[in-house]
Amino acid sequence: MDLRVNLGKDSYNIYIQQGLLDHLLEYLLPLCQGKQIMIISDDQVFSYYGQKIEEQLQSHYRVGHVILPHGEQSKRFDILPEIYHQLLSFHLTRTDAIIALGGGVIGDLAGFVASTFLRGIQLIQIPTSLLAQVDSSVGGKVAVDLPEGKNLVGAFKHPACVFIDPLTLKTLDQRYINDGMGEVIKYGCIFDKDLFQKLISYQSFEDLYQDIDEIIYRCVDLKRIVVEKDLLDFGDRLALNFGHTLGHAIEQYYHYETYSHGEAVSIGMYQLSLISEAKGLTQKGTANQIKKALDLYHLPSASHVPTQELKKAMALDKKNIHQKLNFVLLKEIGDCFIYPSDLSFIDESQEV
Ligand SMILES: NC(=O)c1ccc[n+]([C@@H]2O[C@H](COP(=O)([O-])OP(=O)(O)OC[C@H]3O[C@@H](n4cnc5c(N)ncnc54)[C@H](O)[C@@H]3O)[C@@H](O)[C@H]2O)c1
Ligand SMILES: O=C(O)C(=O)C[C@@H](O)[C@H](O)[C@H](O)COP(=O)(O)O
Ligand SMILES: [Zn+2]
Repeated sequence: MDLRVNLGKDSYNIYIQQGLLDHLLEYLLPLCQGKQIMIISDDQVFSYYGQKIEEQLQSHYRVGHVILPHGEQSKRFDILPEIYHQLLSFHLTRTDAIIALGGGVIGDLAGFVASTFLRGIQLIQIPTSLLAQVDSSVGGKVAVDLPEGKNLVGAFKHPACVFIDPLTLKTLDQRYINDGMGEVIKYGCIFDKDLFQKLISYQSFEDLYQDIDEIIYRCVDLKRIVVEKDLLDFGDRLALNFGHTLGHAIEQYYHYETYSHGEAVSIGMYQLSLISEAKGLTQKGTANQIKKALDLYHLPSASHVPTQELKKAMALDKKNIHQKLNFVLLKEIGDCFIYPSDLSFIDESQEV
């Protein structure tokens, strides 16, 4: 199953295929015309897939790797100099390429490195977590976190290609399957009621796996459509941030250690929908439907943080323009809208 993201000279293909990692070279050779490739990965992912990929590439390229500790702590701004240092020691040049091999943390971080190193070098995304396959590897947002907030330093860097091999999900921990389902549920909530209904109809994870290629394809295609319309995130694309205003603030509040991204977004989607239902902006019963889906995938719906503790981080949200935060709300499942409001939209006496 292939898709093409149409962005003029920045257009790229997305390949979704079980077993794709076993024959990457045939796709890479016409794309990567330089002599060297640097793989950026984390220790866990590299231990599963690093050797397989390096061995293929070594027949045509000089190959190096930068391996980081797994987890969100590696997506830190202050980790960057050490990575640039390793790229320079390897003598990576502007005609070479970086491969981001891993989950969303590696995709965002390696993408940011590729957008800045020598003013930008070619980037290939090989997402290995469900979250990265359904969301983060596509659309070109790359970033690192600051102590003050998530993704506050970043860029738009389009990959030359995205290679999605759903077989990699076989080695992914159940917690991160659930985490990725947080973003899948998001796509159902904002754009696709049928997808949402399907997600709550699965009787087991085995059933879900039967359809996983199709689910990945659907999410990526929905993302492609909004990214093509509103690449720079001032209009339709804002919808992809449903649940993220609260979610990012919760991640930051816990120093990026307690909740994974998909878990924090899950809390954000449910809590925000409760608030907007109470204000009559969202059809009654919507938050309950979201909770049903979250429960099914063992995702949290509350973090018990007082909202006043979250407001500092929320004020730094990138959707905040002239003191108006563009909240993404649901009319009902499958239908969303942007609601400009200041932070008083969220009552200070509340916990989320
Ligand atoms: N750029 C975007 O559009 C976008 C979209 C959504 C999320 N994100 C970002 O993505 C990040 C979260 O990504 P994530 O949930 O993938 O986290 P992650 O990259 O930390 O991966 C989760 C865990 O799974 C492990 N892992 C990944 N693939 C594996 C595999 N195939 N087998 C075994 N282990 C594997 C990793 O080592 C890690 O421990 C957050 O920083 C979030 O902000 C970005
Ligand atoms: O691609 C987008 O646009 C998204 O909003 C996708 C989100 O799932 C993702 O978490 C993104 O990184 C959030 O973007 P940010 O602009 O709020 O940092
Ligand atoms: Zn997200």
